[in-house]
Amino acid sequence: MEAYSHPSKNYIDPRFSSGWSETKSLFSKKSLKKYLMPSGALVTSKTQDVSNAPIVGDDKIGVLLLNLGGPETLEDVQPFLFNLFADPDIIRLPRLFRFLQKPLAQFISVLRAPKSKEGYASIGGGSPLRRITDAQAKELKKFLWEKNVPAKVYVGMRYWHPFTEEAIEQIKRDGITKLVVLPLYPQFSISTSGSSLRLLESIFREDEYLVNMQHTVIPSWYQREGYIKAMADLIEKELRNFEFCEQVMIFFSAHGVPLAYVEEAGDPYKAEMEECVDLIMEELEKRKINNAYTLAYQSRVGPVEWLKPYTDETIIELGQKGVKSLLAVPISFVSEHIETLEEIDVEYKELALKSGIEKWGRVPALGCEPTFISDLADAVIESLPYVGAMAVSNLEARQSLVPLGSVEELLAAYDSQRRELPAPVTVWEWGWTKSAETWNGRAAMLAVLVLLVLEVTTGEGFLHQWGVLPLFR
Ligand SMILES: C=CC1=C(C)c2cc3[nH]c(cc4nc(cc5[nH]c(cc1n2)c(C)c5CCC(=O)O)C(CCC(=O)O)=C4C)c(C)c3C=C
Ligand SMILES: [Fe+2]
Ligand SMILES: [Fe+2]
Repeated sequence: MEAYSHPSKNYIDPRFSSGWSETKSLFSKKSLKKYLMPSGALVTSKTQDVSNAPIVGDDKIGVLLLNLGGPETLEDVQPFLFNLFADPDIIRLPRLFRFLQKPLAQFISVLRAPKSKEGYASIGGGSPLRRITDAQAKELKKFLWEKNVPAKVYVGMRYWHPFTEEAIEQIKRDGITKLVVLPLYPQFSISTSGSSLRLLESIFREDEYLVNMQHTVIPSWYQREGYIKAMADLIEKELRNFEFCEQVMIFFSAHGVPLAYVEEAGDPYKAEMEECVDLIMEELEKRKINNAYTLAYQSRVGPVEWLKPYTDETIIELGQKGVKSLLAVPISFVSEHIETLEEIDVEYKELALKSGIEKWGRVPALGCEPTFISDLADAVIESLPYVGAMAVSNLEARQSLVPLGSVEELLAAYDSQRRELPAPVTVWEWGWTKSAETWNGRAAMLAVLVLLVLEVTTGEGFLHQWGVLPLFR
């Protein structure tokens, strides 16, 4: 497997950044302003007819927060799940069977809905994600204005309201001229930020206004000092609730992804997660906190292998080894959601207590912690598109947000080493050639439909074998 060369120390990954989406010729000398960048770099903008959006010089600054979205009521659960499973970055079908993506999503979402509904019912009848993300957007806006960047902040969810498309429409209506795209996931994964960016790319590609808007994407930000400090603050605070705080095992529980994402598709998620944990522990050590710690991956579904070690198995092992106090730290996500409120607080806590762990604690998600949001504001300011060596032509900008095309092409473009390979990478090819697809397409379609019917009636078949169906019960 080729290593994914994600330059995680950089805030702006040039592969995600358009720099400028306007040519220099669009700028009059008069509109050049010294502006924002700590380096004193010049920022220019095209004079526009401004209406209600904040203005810096001639610019209207926007920040687009990308997040997953969650069902707000129990009625929303099944259609929310449909949107999730219809995403090829979540359920990856062989190329030949892509036409089944939506029927399969419908099928799986209906199967999964009762279990999911139970979970959402137990946390108050819906996901708190929209409310918390809106509050984060409001706070971010406040910090940006305090730091003299009068920006508008938008929320674009991947699978539920307010959808990314709605946010983009508002951005256009507001006449935003500079946009910073900020996924609310600290670490990059194909299944989260990658999926949202791929959607955004397809929206940008189709739209003349957006092609001409300057934008920068911050692909991941787990390494930022403010985020690390904010996480360390929360851990330090929770540790104090234990009687013998130095004996507490700090248990980082990250959301899992299927192992193949990392090992075959080059997802940088695991590497970023491990580095993130190291950075938090280094920060704690500076504060003379030297507790034992471990990292495990939660929320695995189905028989396919996900990133290991698994949270549930690790909890049992720790209990067997005689660990008595555990502090769970959710680390993939900055809001409370079903997997913190239900999976960690109820299921894993119960498992821990059964496994011999006597004292249990959980660090809250960051939410609107001022150190954290203030740092996000700094990240935005540092990432604002500005004039400089990054100037690119409109043509280049069309390809710049995320690489265009299918998942394979996207991943191939993420991985520079893979692009250099002489032959196309076959990892996700599943052994079908283009001509075979053409010749066998109709026959295969028929066969698949027959198999699908058999699968449903017998409870066994190819979807179970791929680990697709049993996941969602
Ligand atoms: C089956 C594939 C899934 C992958 C891969 C996955 C990755 C992933 N997810 C999050 C964060 C969230 N996931 C949420 C909901 C959710 N995710 C999946 C499946 C996968 N996630 C399902 C089926 C659901 C629906 C809930 C359920 O039925 O269990 C949410 C929203 C939670 C809420 O409160 O609404 C979040 C957040 C991350 C960070 C991640 C990979 C890194
Ligand atoms: Fe998820
Ligand atoms: Fe999940």
